[in-house]
Amino acid sequence: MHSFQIGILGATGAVGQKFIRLLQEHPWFTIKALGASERSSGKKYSEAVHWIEPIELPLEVAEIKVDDCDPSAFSGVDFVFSGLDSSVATEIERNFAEAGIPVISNAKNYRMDESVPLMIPEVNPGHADLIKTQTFSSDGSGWIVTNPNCVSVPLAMSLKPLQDEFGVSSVVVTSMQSVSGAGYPGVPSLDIIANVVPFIGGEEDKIQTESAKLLGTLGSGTVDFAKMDIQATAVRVPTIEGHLLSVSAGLLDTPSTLEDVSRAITEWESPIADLDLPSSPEKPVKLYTENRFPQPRLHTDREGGMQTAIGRLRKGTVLDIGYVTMAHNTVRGAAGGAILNAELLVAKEYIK
Ligand SMILES: NC(=O)C1=CN([C@@H]2O[C@H](COP(=O)(O)OP(=O)(O)OC[C@H]3O[C@@H](n4cnc5c(N)ncnc54)[C@H](OP(=O)(O)O)[C@@H]3O)[C@@H](O)[C@H]2O)C=CC1
Ligand SMILES: N[C@@H](CC(=O)OP(=O)(O)O)C(=O)O
Repeated sequence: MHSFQIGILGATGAVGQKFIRLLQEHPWFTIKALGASERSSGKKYSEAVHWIEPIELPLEVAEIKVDDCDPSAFSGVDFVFSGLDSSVATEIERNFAEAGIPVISNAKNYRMDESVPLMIPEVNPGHADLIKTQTFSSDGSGWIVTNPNCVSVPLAMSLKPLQDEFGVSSVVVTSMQSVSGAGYPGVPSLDIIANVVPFIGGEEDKIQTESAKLLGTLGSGTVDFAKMDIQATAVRVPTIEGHLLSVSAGLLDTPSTLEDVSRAITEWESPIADLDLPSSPEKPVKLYTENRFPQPRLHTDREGGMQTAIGRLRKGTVLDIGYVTMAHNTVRGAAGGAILNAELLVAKEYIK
């Protein structure tokens, strides 16, 4: 039985709160320390946080005193999760890694760093070995692992079975991103109610580069990015949870029938299936055949928000195939993805 004491950086934010909710009754990880800005430090968590999760704030967490995000306040934890604002994550996460405290981060800052794994356990678990190339701490005890942007997650998860079976040459994707992706209080209500905003700053670049890294292969100490052209358009829509993507993909080996593509998706086996990780969905990718599925309101919470949905699979007219895909942005695309990364790193004995 594994047992680890953990800390959360950015614990008062929208993602920090999701970490707290998902870690309630986690069989391996117990919350011991919480960090946030100087606005919150010194206060009890219940006084510092504007709680937005639809469950009672857990009593044992409510009483924890929030600290500055300084490694000295986190001695004794085995590792930290980070849901830090990106304006401060670079320095704080580096300080923790340099102090010998592993950081499992949800922030974008280190995702494209050559030595940092950008990981979805079902897509590229082997990239964890990049940890060995990191030099944050002299004895290798401190390192950083990241999870991707909340759109890159369903995109890479849905492309993986296609890449394995046919190879993927090109992708055109348009995201329909829920408002929770912008955190709290997020997008002004007058911008988003009964409206659509066709721009999310910095998002398209992240989707394009992160997906190529996720689907790349680990060569000798670095990741060779997948050679596929990806064009993304990021759009904010008035849903609450769940980012839905419209995808068109060009394949290297043209499948003879659409059934071949369906089969590649439904018969795809996750490389971590046999590890039985606590947050691992039984079925990481589900293909819906009903034309009106998947929908954010109906399907984002499936398998605890950890399942990626695919639907509307059809033959393409410009590229080979078209489909939609969707994942829970603050669970699979944020805190839940980071927790699954941590579980994989326990299984691989990077955390012990
Ligand atoms: N929302 C989402 O769906 C997703 C978010 N992300 C990423 O996760 C991170 C957090 O996002 P989100 O939770 O929405 O953001 P929030 O703004 O809700 O929370 C930010 C957190 O960072 C803390 N913080 C801010 N400044 C400092 C500082 N100077 N020192 C220490 N802590 C500080 C805040 O503490 P305090 O309360 O004290 O100000 C708060 O805990 C971001 O990097 C975001 O890009 C990633 C994927 C999805
Ligand atoms: N930009 C995403 C959320 C986010 O914070 O992404 P990232 O982790 O890549 O910064 C959204 O608005 O839906």
